[in-house]
Amino acid sequence: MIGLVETAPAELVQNARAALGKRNLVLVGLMGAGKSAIGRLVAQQLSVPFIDSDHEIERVSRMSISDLFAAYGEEEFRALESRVMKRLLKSGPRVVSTGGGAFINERTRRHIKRGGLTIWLKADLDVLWERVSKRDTRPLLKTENPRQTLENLMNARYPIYAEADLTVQSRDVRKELVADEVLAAIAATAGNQI
Ligand SMILES: Nc1ncnc2c1ncn2[C@@H]1O[C@H](COP(=O)(O)OP(=O)(O)O)[C@@H](O)[C@H]1O
Ligand SMILES: O=C(O)C1=C[C@@H](OP(=O)(O)O)[C@@H](O)[C@H](O)C1
Ligand SMILES: [Mg+2]
Repeated sequence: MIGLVETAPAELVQNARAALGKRNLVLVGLMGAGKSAIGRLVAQQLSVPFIDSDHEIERVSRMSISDLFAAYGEEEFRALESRVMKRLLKSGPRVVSTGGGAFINERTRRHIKRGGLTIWLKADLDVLWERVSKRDTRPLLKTENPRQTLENLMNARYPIYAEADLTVQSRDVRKELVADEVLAAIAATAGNQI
């Protein structure tokens, strides 16, 4: 089956698509949780546009996230992220994967909560560390002890990610399985207020 995109059961996709309606789906969570990877898969399954806010920030600024942090600092990055997020969430349905700090910033969190159904991809430290340690594209982890930094971020941020409408556990299983669980979580909102 190598090279083929695995498709979720048609009924699951239909139910999730109907439950989403015109809303955006916004993925939040810590670095390495799989927001970018799972968001892309979910958008493919739902046949709605996929946008990764970090990619959009890189496109409009013509700079990498690392270069933006280095040149302007985190505060400026957060201001840009907030503006981009507000614009991206103006119309739906879309799947929007955010950068890990977006939902933590109060102003950006307001845009996100207004702009769509939020889902927290939650993962434990070992899973996150295994994934993020393979790449050096994340400026916040350029510290003396990046694993400890990640753990500190977990402690500070998890209570805020918990404000998301839905939570799905991201773990060491096939991405398609986690994507199906996201679809099931969306489908389960049918008829709810969220
Ligand atoms: N089951 C899985 N779910 C999500 N990501 C996974 C999984 N297995 C491996 N990965 C990989 O983990 C890495 C980090 O994921 P990414 O989507 O960039 O996370 P985030 O956007 O939340 O920082 C990617 O290279 C992704 O392909
Ligand atoms: O957690 C954070 O504050 C950040 C997460 C990154 O995105 P990912 O969560 O997609 O890695 C990126 O936006 C930037 O490096 C800051
Ligand atoms: Mg990402």
